[in-house]
Amino acid sequence: MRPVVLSGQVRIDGQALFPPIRLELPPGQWTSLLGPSGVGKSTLLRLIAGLPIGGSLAGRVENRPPVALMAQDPGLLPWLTTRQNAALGPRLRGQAADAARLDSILARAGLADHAAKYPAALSGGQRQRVALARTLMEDRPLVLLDEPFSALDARMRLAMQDLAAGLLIGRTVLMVTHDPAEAARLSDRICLLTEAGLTTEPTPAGPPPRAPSDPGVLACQGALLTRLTQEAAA
Ligand SMILES: Nc1ncnc2c1ncn2[C@@H]1O[C@H](COP(=O)(O)OP(=O)(O)OP(=O)(O)O)[C@@H](O)[C@H]1O
Repeated sequence: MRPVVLSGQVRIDGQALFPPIRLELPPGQWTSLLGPSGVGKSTLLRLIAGLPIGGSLAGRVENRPPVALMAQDPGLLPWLTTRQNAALGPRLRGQAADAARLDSILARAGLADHAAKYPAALSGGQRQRVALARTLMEDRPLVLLDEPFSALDARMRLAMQDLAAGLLIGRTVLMVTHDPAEAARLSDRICLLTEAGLTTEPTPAGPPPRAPSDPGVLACQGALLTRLTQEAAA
């Protein structure tokens, strides 16, 4: 498998968001993308997913396989239950969902007791977990996650990170996050996007998911925070 590559420059209202970049997603690896709010991270995700953006890309996306995208907004259909929303992909394709896989993912996402509820009866964190379950049900080679754990409490966040890491082994993953600890725990590769361009940052040793208290994870988290605050001050 060849890496998915996005190269070029994004313009919105005629203004470049950042200098020309080359974002390469090594196959089967988890890449995390950090950077200040509004720099263009979600826009890159949409471009890689092949979706329209508010501006234009002077460049191209190469080697895009079938993709599953979990956007920032859970985007649940209000007239479907948790179980039906999680199985939306197969439903839209006119296929039967793998019931055993669906039950297992819902249980591991802590949603078994909420399977028959509609989105209006769920908390924000529960809705985010339904969106995660729907993405994990898709079983695609390329998985794009936009702040997938942002609405979760600390314990649930770790559990959902472990669930995603386990189910996405062997997939090519790009996760946008504002949480350096999350990036340090989960990533094979960490990229930082700023108005100055794209850089690759050091990653802790050992395979993800790493323990949150792992000294390498803590050091990486600290280094990323320093980089992010330096960039903010620049
Ligand atoms: N549909 C659109 N039309 C016009 N401008 C847009 C559109 N979508 C995004 N933008 C602008 O493009 C820039 C990048 O937005 P984007 O959502 O990619 O940033 P981000 O890095 O993901 O931010 P955050 O971390 O806050 O989610 C922002 O200035 C935003 O206002």
